[in-house]
Amino acid sequence: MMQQYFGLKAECPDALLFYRMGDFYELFYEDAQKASTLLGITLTSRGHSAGEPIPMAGVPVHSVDGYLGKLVALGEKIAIGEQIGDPATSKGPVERAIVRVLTPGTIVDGALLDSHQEPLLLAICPEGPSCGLAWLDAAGGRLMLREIPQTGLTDLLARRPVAEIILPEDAPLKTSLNNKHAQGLDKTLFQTRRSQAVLERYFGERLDSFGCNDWPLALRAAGALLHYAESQLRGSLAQIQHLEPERAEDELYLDATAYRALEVVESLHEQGPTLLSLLQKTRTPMGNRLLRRWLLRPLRQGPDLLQRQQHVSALVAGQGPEPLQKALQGIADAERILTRIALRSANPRDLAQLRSTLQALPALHESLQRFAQSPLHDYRERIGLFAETRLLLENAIVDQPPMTQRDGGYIQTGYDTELDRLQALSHNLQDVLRNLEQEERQRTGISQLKIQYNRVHGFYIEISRSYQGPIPDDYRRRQTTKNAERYINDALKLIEDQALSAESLALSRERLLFTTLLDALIPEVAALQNTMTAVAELDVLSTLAERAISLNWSAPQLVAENSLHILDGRHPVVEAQMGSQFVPNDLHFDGQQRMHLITGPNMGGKSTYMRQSALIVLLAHIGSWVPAREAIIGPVDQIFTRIGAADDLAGGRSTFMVEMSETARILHLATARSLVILDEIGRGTATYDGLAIAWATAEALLERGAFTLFATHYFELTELENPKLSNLHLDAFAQNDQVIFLHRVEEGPAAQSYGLAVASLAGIPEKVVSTARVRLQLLENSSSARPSILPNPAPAQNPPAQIPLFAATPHPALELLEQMDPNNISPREALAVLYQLKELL
Ligand SMILES: Nc1ncnc2c1ncn2[C@@H]1O[C@H](COP(=O)(O)OP(=O)(O)OP(=O)(O)O)[C@@H](O)[C@H]1O
Repeated sequence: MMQQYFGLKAECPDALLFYRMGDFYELFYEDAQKASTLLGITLTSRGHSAGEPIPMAGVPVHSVDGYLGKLVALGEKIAIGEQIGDPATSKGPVERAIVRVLTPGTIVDGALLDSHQEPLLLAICPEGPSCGLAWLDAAGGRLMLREIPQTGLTDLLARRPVAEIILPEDAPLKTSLNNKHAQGLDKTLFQTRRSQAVLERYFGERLDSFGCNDWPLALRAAGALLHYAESQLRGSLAQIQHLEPERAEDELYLDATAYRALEVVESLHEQGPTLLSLLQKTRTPMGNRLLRRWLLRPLRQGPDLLQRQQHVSALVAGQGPEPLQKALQGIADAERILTRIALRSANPRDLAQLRSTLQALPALHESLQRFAQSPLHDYRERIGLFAETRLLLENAIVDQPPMTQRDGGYIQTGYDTELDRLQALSHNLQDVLRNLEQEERQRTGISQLKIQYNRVHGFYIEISRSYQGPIPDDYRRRQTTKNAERYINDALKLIEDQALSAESLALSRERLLFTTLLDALIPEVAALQNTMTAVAELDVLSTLAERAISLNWSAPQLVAENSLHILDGRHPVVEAQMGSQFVPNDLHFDGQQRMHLITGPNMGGKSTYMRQSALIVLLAHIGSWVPAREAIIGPVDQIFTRIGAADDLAGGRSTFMVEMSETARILHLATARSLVILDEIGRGTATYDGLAIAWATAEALLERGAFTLFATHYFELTELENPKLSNLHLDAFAQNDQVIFLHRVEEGPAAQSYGLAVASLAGIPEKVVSTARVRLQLLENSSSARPSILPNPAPAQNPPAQIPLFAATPHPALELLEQMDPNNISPREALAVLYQLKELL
């Protein structure tokens, strides 16, 4: 047996080998040690080798999925070694083979995947300064291609994390990638000839129709990817029907930093709300995943985006999207079920879910009827009804089939006469046994006698211990229990043999019927997949329509001029939390107006205002309506953000370093069509360095012409003069030592900073705040001595850099001085006042 084990292990040395032993999967040697640590299962031993015990850990077959899921989530590769020979005819150990290898990037099993997860396998084919990329979503049946400069790889990986990466073993990139999921493969797999052969096998003539012939590196990556995935899944990836090239010029680009800062799919705080969580009202798992994909790959202006927007508008009109959403309700995760059907790994419950999905399609068709006048009506053509397939599944599969085929019971009675006959034989068994029981009781006179059956011991005649009389001669003891003896005799043995053979015949008959059923479904997979793609799109479109209505959004106008006008814009996520108290604000950019410098108190709403502008633009580019009274949006190519300070200690970069690299990226990449959001740049270093950097950055962006929102606490910047720049501020006022934030965006620079008031609001001890107040006054008094970095010296009429709220309130020492009258004071009192003044200072 160990020889056989080592043979299998040699086939996949880098995987944990789950070796089937009866009702268990067992792992040996290092695999056992590793699994025991990772899964928290007992490490024991089985047998000896060279006098040493062989370390072993095992898990029961019936609960293997939970363990596999855990290991795959930890990034482990697992090989399943199953018994494939017949134990009855085998000499020595039953023949075993590796039936599949599970890797984090190729999982398709329903039990191992959360419906919202979309693990990706990425193949990279680098050459010169470029690299070709191919991503596989094995469970969803999608293969995406792209070619990019190698320098863009890190950002792309941050934007779209992957579960597994393959690349040629000799690629220097492997080291620089420093990714624990990356593994080098035989470089010849990535050669044009080999990968071309794989692609032709999959797509034949159709290969030319996908529009990626100008991407030789991406095609090479795709060929290697399919080859690798086939070897893991031990079969052809019949679920892959086409290649999806992702053209950079079609998409609105946001880098990973922008996605994080804008909290699009992940919150900066654990469990915090995101744009995705606000939108997540989809009815199907497929729609849910597609919505996420749309958010992560917004489109630039063009026919596809326009069409999405028209669809959403059509759904908002009239009765709204509710009837359609209701019709989507019964639809299961059919996309993934179809993959399992294509790979022949579907289980009976998968087919029942496909059946209920097909049963829901006529109602969906019906609910599209009312859109006869709109382009949405095309979805009626894209969604097939598959009446025959539905009928087949209705006839073949029982209402509530078990998850696995192991114990049978999933094929409907009446579907196959031979199966019915075999099942009748085992079902009639109850009657046969009852009759035999009666006969035996009469024959032996033992009234307590019972005939029963269990899985382990088979059939038996049970006689309770309370019976003390003689046992018939033909009874042979089978088992002793606490309260009874169990026997068998020839008559019962005959029934057992017949029953067991009928049962096992019925089981194999069911298995055969199931396989035939899969055979009949496989040719339908491609058409069904197309239908499910359309269903997922409808789900997202109707969700966007529902959100537009419920959240009172409006349709953005996409225009060709380079401009951006937002009237009464709101931050969708902040508004959802605070409701009607949210103060809407306008934003205007056009040919003339390219940059707004935003000043105002801390907590005034600067970040919120800037983020909402970016989110509105992003939403418009997935086809959604937007949280504004009106929005007119010209072509945008990229959105950049430099918001907040985040250390990258693990990456060895300080707060300031992160801030500067992000700013550098923006300065390299932003164009006149980009939207740039800069929140307090330069803040992380010495005041004048920071101010100088902020100043130069603002000038560079003005020159570039990018639409820029630039929030700053450097009031000096408001003196920057440029016809393309205007100053905005967020308003606040002071009342009884309290700051009241109005959250309203006004023209011109802010007059006051209120920094100390906010510090006090935040709970900085009053003593510290009053020390700060005095220090501030000293600074301001000496501010005339500050070195000017401005090209022209600051004109005298400009306000001082910081006018604190409490500058108006005199210092307590001054108050005391004011109250005392020197003409009316004794020398002794004067001395006391002097001490008091000293104390107050
Ligand atoms: N338009 C608005 N209407 C209502 N409340 C708002 C609005 N904008 C912001 N707020 C509230 O004010 C808080 C602070 O806003 P924000 O973080 O945008 O301020 P800020 O000016 O960027 O502050 P800082 O300079 O300290 O970073 C938000 O958490 C939100 O609760």
